[in-house]
Amino acid sequence: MDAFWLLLLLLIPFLLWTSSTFVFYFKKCFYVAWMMGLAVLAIPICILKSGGRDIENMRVIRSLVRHVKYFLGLRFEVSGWEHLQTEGPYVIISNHQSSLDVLGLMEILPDRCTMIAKKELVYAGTVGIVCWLGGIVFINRKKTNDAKSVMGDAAKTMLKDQIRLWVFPEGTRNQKGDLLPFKKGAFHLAVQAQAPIIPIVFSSYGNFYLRKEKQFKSGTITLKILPKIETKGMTTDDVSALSDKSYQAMRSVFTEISGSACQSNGPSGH
Ligand SMILES: CCCCCC/C=C\CCCCCCCCCC(=O)SCCNC(=O)CCNC(=O)[C@H](O)C(C)(C)COP(=O)(O)OP(=O)(O)OC[C@H]1O[C@@H](n2cnc3c(N)ncnc32)[C@H](O)[C@@H]1OP(=O)(O)O
Ligand SMILES: CCCCCCCC/C=C\CCCCCCCC(=O)OC[C@@H](O)COP(=O)(O)O
Repeated sequence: MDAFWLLLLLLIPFLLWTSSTFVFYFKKCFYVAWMMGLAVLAIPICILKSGGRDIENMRVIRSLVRHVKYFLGLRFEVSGWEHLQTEGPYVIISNHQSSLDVLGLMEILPDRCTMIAKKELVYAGTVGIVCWLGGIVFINRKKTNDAKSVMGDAAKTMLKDQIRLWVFPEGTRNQKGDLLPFKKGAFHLAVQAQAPIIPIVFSSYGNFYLRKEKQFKSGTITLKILPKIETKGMTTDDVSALSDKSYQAMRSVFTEISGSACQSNGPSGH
């Protein structure tokens, strides 16, 4: 009888560990807690290094975040590195599936590059403080005119301070197995700064991260960096065509690198 209870006791953690729902919640909670903890570490380092909000803090954040993938059983396969070897300012656009995108973003983040994010992110505890210290540009998505004016200022800052900006042109997280239609802000930004656009595509997370089914398995994410799209000489009139061209290029690559995971994930953004 004693041996039975002992066996049962040993079996419980094993069963918990192998239960995919448990793994799903455990990995998610771990991710949030670990990032919050890393942010506690990052805050004083950033302040001591740069004295406050500074894009150079992204180097600190990048080096602190890069190991997190190992804990979650994720691997990245990156191609097209050569397309990031571009001098001066540019606008990176990529698809946005989940907060896990931060891991891929930090895997390839070039120097002097920060992001455009929704303003709510600044309230995300220690992570929010780190985002502010890293120079992230916050926009209010509910107030288009405010967002446009913030992005107009960002175009000037890009040129003045020689920085790069990473924008998620879908404007929200999306895991529907396809790209959402693009918002126009990223393209106005690039045209206003007369800076090239570098599209980057993350393959679908649908083969390892299924929110509805509560599954978070190990997996490999393909990141494909596409050739830059020049905007020199373009005006506001060219924005729609530029957006369409970028969308078509990214969508076909998304389908190509996602394989069967593409379209297999139900309509649940996270
Ligand atoms: C070490 C510790 C660990 C710490 C943890 C990690 C810490 C840090 C890591 C960093 C992590 C950062 C990750 C950040 C992720 C955050 C991602 C997000 O928040 S996604 C959501 C926010 N982003 C966006 O919304 C960007 C894309 N959106 C847009 O660009 C939109 O266009 C807009 C918000 C500017 C406007 O929205 P909306 O009105 O809905 O959109 P449109 O239909 O596109 O535009 C309406 C018309 O306005 C014209 N327009 C748009 N922009 C401009 C402009 N800049 N100038 C002039 N005109 C503009 C547009 O053309 C439309 O007019 P039309 O006549 O129809 O063409
Ligand atoms: C005290 C408040 C606590 C808030 C807890 C949030 C903590 C998040 C912790 C760890 C994750 C680290 C990565 C943070 C970056 C997440 C960026 C992100 O994915 O934002 C969502 C935004 O793109 C789109 O949002 P919507 O789906 O349009 O809405």
